[in-house]
Amino acid sequence: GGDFDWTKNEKTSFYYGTFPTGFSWGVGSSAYQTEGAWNTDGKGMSIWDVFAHKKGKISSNETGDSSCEGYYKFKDDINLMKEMKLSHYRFSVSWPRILPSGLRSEHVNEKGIRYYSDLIDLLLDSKITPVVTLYHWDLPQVLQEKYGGWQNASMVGYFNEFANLCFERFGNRVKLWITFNNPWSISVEGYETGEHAPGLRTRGSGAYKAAHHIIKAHAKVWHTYDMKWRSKQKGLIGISLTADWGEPVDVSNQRDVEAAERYIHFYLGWFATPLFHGDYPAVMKEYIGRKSGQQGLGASRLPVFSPQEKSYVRGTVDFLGLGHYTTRYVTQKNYPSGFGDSYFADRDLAELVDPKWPDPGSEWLYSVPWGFRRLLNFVKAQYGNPMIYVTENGVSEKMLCTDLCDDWRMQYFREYINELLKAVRDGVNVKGYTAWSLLDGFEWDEGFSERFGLYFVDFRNKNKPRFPKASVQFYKRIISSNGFPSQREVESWKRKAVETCSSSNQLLAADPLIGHMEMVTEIVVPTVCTLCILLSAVFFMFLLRRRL
Ligand SMILES: CCCCCCCCCCCCC/C=C/[C@@H](O)[C@H](CO[C@@H]1O[C@H](CO)[C@@H](O)[C@H](O)[C@H]1O)NC(=O)CCCCCCCCCCCCCCCCC
Repeated sequence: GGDFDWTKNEKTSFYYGTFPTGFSWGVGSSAYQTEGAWNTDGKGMSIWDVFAHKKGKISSNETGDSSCEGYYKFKDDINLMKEMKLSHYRFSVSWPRILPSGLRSEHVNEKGIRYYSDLIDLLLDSKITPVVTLYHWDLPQVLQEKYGGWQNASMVGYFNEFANLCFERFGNRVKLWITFNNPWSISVEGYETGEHAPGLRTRGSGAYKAAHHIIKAHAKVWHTYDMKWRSKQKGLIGISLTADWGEPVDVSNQRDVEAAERYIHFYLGWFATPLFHGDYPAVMKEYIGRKSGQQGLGASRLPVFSPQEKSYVRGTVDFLGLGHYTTRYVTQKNYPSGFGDSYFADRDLAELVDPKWPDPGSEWLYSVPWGFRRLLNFVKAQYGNPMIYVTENGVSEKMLCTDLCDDWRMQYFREYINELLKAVRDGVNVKGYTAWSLLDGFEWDEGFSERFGLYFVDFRNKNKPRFPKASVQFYKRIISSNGFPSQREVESWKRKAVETCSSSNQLLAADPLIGHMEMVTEIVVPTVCTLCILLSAVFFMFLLRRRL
């Protein structure tokens, strides 16, 4: 971990203070999760359109076909952002919406281009900076069928063509570009566990291959921008890497410290180390190489960068986008070579959680604010204090939870953003923060069963109305104060936010469908959210059994 100090385990109290002037506050979304309009105006199919339509892949067999109807409602959504006084909005471009077959040479869908162009124009008119992700998981299906998607090196060139088209059409107005969102999930969930599109289970090798092509594709796009567009457009190109923090179970035990370091290198370092230092983390090369040998393979399952490739990928991040949600305790655990090929077994570690950590929504997401500051300081130490934008941070509740007074989210934001402030005071070079997400959306394999939005979306109503949760007011106050000015003020925020959410709750309850839902659950348990917690416990046990 560079000069990262593993023993400096600060879990200090709340810090009152503000962020540097000009700190950027935003919210995020992605195309497949919110746009809907899956087969409208000439859009081609993406791997998520096809995957979600296969029975048994998504919770309750839901799809993102209409989702929040963001394609039609972007003007309303920008009004919500204006009210929050946001400085930036992070969204993604659906590749098949503008290139239906994936290839520029075949057909450019001008209606798709127009949609993003209008969205960008309206954001700029509203003084909101667009932060554009080029790939948030929705590969054109044709490229999956013809070439095997990210398993195939040809994706590097196709992605570059798509990115180049985006620079050509939008680059006069967009100055912050993110090539890939969370390549860890693309690789591991798409090609190792198969829980995400394209749903492949090529254990122990497919994820490494996909990641290798993604890293090269990112670097190629960075070079394209650098050579062709930068001098005219003066923008920046980054990548958004999501990583949990890994804390040693016992910091005085060297094996635990090394296991935690491996956890982070197999998560963040897998992508960040090549892009900052030109090669995979030494520990990945060592562990995967050794295990591949023990499995009788002639070469490591981890691909190798040639010397030319190393210098080509090194230094290709103008800023690092960092997504962060949660933390694990980590300890050493040996997986015998007979266990079989597996990304998870390659790491030789076990993940643990503290049952006292709050866990309001998604099974994998525990609220552990201090891990955020430690991750940020690790990045500073390991990668030479790069410019960072936090591109995702947030928490969910279960679908059935219709309580708009989302105390758990206000608590999460209050504490995580405070840890971010402490990291900025530690000297970590963070320029902006993006709350995930603006709206409840399609949560990938979980369908609509988990809600990450600041705004509640009533998915049962075909107009998909949005209702503010209390956290909208709370986040708004953090933004207008640029942090946490004083104890007296901050302590009043939650109370004030809760005052407004009771009236939103009444509006929502007036919706006949939601009103009915609340009545039913209230007969069974005292409050809707108690049911949510019980359901999540049952679901968690089911998942654990399924995984064992
Ligand atoms: C041989 C040993 C086997 C060990 C197996 C361990 C398996 C662990 C699997 C851990 C999965 C963690 C997945 C987390 C992913 C997130 O980092 C990722 C973040 O991306 C962003 O997420 C937003 C919110 O979801 C999303 O809206 C946004 O678009 C996206 O950019 N999120 C995802 O990829 C979304 C899907 C996650 C679904 C994961 C379901 C796995 C459920 C397993 C839960 C059990 C874990 C309990 C931990 C207990 C540890 C002791």
